[in-house]
Amino acid sequence: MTTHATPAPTPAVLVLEDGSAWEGSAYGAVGSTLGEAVFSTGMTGYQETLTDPSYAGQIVIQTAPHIGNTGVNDEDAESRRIWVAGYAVREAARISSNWRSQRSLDEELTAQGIVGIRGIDTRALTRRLREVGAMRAGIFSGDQADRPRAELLAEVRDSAGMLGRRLAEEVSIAEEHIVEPSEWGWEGEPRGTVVAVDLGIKSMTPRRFAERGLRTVIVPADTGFQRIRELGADGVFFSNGPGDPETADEQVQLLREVLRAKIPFFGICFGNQLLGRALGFGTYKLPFGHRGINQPVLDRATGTVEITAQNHGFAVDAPLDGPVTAPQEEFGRVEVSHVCLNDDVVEGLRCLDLPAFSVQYHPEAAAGPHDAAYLFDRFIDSLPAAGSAAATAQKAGK
Ligand SMILES: NC(=O)CC[C@H](N)C(=O)O
Repeated sequence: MTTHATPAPTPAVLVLEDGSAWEGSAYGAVGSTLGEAVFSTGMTGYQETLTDPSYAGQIVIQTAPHIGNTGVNDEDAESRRIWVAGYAVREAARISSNWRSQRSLDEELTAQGIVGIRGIDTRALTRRLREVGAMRAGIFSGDQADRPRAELLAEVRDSAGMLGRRLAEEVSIAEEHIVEPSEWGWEGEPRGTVVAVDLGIKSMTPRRFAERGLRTVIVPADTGFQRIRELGADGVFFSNGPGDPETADEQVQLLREVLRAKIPFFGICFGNQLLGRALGFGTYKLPFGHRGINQPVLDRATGTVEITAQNHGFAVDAPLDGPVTAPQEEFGRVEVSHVCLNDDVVEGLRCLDLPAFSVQYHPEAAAGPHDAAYLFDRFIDSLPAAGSAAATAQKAGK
């Protein structure tokens, strides 16, 4: 157990674009930051949330009232850094107590320059976001908190909203990177290669492929179809990612080429929105989005309810009563495979004439329940090469 001396509180204020101001103390780095205020209802998994690239450009408000209790370690990060634009909590733990903890969350936020605020009424703030919808916000601490409120509000109102924001390229890797199945305990020959287009990928996703024997080549967001061919993709995956899916035109074109070539496709979250767009559907912004690890989703094929991890502010506009012919008719029929039980938002798409499907939620489950892990098996079953390799492995008695 590590105890940390309580620093004298430094004043901080969170200002919402509706003019409300929420006073608390600085948490993490001292300074100022701007972003879209969103709330997450995850009771655990703050380290995974902070390092999920899909949160780039957002100030995350945790509804769980105690944050930081188990500290931070070097194993649970979902990417190379913290991506949230800012962080707001009710009570920040003064003590990190966990056998895996290597440092406190406060120290980590400070080291990574993340401006946060603690000691605000996150319940009231969340209720306001639910009523008004996601809003632009700023956190100002130290000297910044002393500036006239009208000036802070003007800065918030001048900042960019999430609508029309293009962020995937900013979080994507610059160089290709391979994750081998042997890194995650797979003992046989790889069952195939999946090319994963990194729009903000979480590290648990290639691990889920690796655990099932798939080799993952993670490629930058601006990769072209020719390169995917060269890499010998048995399947293509589009990851989760930040920003407005309406801005990702190049990736939509790339996905259309993948679909035309009939390469098996699987998409998660942003990847689901891009499959929707490739098929000719629109996307739209939800009032305040779905973020947390306790969101109920119906699998319409089986009637099974899954409790899922989610983090999205946009959704696909596709008809629930399907199957229908895709607006891009060349791709044949498609159906909404999954829906959110809270509000009927589209949570999954399945092509009936192509080997392509996607979900709006997070089956990689980091953090979150593992109910939807079957989707990784479904993808692998759709790869012709993997199917035959699996049969060979079975014959060999593995
Ligand atoms: N996690 C994600 O992939 C989020 C997708 C998109 N940026 C949204 O907010 O809806």
